[in-house]
Amino acid sequence: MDRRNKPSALASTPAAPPQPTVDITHEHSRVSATLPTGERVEVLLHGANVLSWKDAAGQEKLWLSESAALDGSKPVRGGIPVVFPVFGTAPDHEATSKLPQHGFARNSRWEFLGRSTSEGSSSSVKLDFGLSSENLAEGVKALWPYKFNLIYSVSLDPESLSTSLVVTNDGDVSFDFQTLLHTYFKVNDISSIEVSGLEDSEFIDKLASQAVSKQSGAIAFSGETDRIYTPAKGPKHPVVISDGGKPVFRIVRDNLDQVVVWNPWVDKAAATADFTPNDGWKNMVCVEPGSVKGWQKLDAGDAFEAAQSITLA
Ligand SMILES: O=P(O)(O)OC[C@H]1O[C@@H](O)[C@H](O)[C@@H](O)[C@@H]1O
Repeated sequence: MDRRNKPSALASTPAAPPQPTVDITHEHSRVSATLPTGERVEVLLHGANVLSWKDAAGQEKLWLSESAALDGSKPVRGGIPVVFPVFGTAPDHEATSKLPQHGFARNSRWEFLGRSTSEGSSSSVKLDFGLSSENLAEGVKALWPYKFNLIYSVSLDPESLSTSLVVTNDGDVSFDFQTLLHTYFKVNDISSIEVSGLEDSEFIDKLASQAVSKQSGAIAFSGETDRIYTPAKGPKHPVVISDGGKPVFRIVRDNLDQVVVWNPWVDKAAATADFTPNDGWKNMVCVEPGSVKGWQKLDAGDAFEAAQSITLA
């Protein structure tokens, strides 16, 4: 058949929208994605820890310690560590009692499963990471012998960063877990930071023998702060971080019923080996959506899904 005079199918097809550029740098065990509009996210395979989130102007939104270990030797101090399957330690909860502080997910090497862009849009990207009992280090498996699968997705668009976790029980017995997205926000000056959206919420004060109190007004910082809030308002009611009265981040939660608010202040920061610079506590605040009060029980074959979405205000 003579095709010479046929219009070319390619020539008549409108040009495909430009795809986000995604650089994968295996040498450094990191995955990064840059949108055509300039926003960028970088994730370390160790812990599937988000290390960096920059806006189009190149401004960093997350705090990362200058001495954070990025070689897999310990959990990353900063960015967004993923806490699973225990928050803190749980000496009284037999199944998780042997696990290190904040569990093993932040200290395990995850697999990069790939990226997807939403259909018809070139302005967002989703990076998926996986960790399962199959690829846990033997020593860790022995401490928590359940069959599980985790899929952690990091989604970036020009206005927001979202991270979501799906936990699946792949075994024959149920297990209990806690989880938390331990986000370290970068701020100009902690003394002018306020966290609102948790008014009238009950909180457990980890620095006052777990005393339970109720928050009145916005949270301001004038010393070490380590509290577990159970928000009085629903998950779609944002928790807002304001700097000098100006909102900078809005956080909404999906299926995460607590919010931990943490700043180590002078002494705790000084006592934390990988916390650099020493006065770095002035430039960070952790606002950490999680499910950490009591336990999520996951029956064999069941799945649990949860997420946080952070919008630049
Ligand atoms: O030093 P880690 O294990 O990273 O934990 C940091 C902080 O994480 C917070 O989530 C906890 O509420 C604090 O109690 C803890 O100090």
